[in-house]
Amino acid sequence: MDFGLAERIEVYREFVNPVIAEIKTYSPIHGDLVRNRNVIDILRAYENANAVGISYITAREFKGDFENLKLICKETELPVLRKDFILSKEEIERTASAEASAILLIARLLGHKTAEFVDLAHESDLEALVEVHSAEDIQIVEESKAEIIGINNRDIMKLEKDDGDVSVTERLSGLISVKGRIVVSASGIRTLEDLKRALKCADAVLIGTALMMADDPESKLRSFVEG
Ligand SMILES: O=C(O)c1ccccc1NCC(=O)[C@H](O)[C@H](O)COP(=O)(O)O
Repeated sequence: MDFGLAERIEVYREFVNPVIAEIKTYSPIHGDLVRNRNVIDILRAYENANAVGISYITAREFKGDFENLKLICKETELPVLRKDFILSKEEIERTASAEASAILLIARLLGHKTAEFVDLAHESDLEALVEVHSAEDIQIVEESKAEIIGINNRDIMKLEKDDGDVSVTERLSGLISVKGRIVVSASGIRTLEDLKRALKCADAVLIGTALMMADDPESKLRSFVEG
């Protein structure tokens, strides 16, 4: 792989709508999202539709499987983001050993340790996507060297029992004062209209459920990327 996630987003956004496509096993609201499909077939659909990167959730609350993360990383040239509730240096190293490109770090969970965890990720050659959901989180991420700021439109502590609304991205993106960070709007993006609203104030979007629930994930993703 030549480029990392941040760099690919920078390049893609000149030409198409940059979408990080998530291979999501389970939704606390919708249940099983894989429906007996092969995750590599889903990966190929996302590659064919020009995803800017791939996201995979390993967290057990979302029925993730670390072996699938390893398989996805082995099978694709696209940058892969691991999403989980990371609380230790060991989990950062484990993510790097799976050959992921980027790791999710959650400002609200890590608090004042966020900057240290970003540095640990960089020492393991991982890009850090630090997730924010409030003005306090933005202060925390701005004190770190995270190259990517992920605005979660849902409150992750509610484990997707809330709907998620792009208005969160609209509100929080205006509070980011440091320059040179890539901003990703994540969660609750269901329609092209949601995506277009998000991309007015973010550089990329991350979509899971809407793609996984589609009968044809490749054409669904293409409709977002080219819309
Ligand atoms: O975002 C988090 O903090 C998180 C951490 C660990 C597991 C899952 C987490 N969030 C859920 C997601 O990542 C969503 O699946 C993703 O943003 C896509 O959202 P949607 O398009 O609404 O499925």
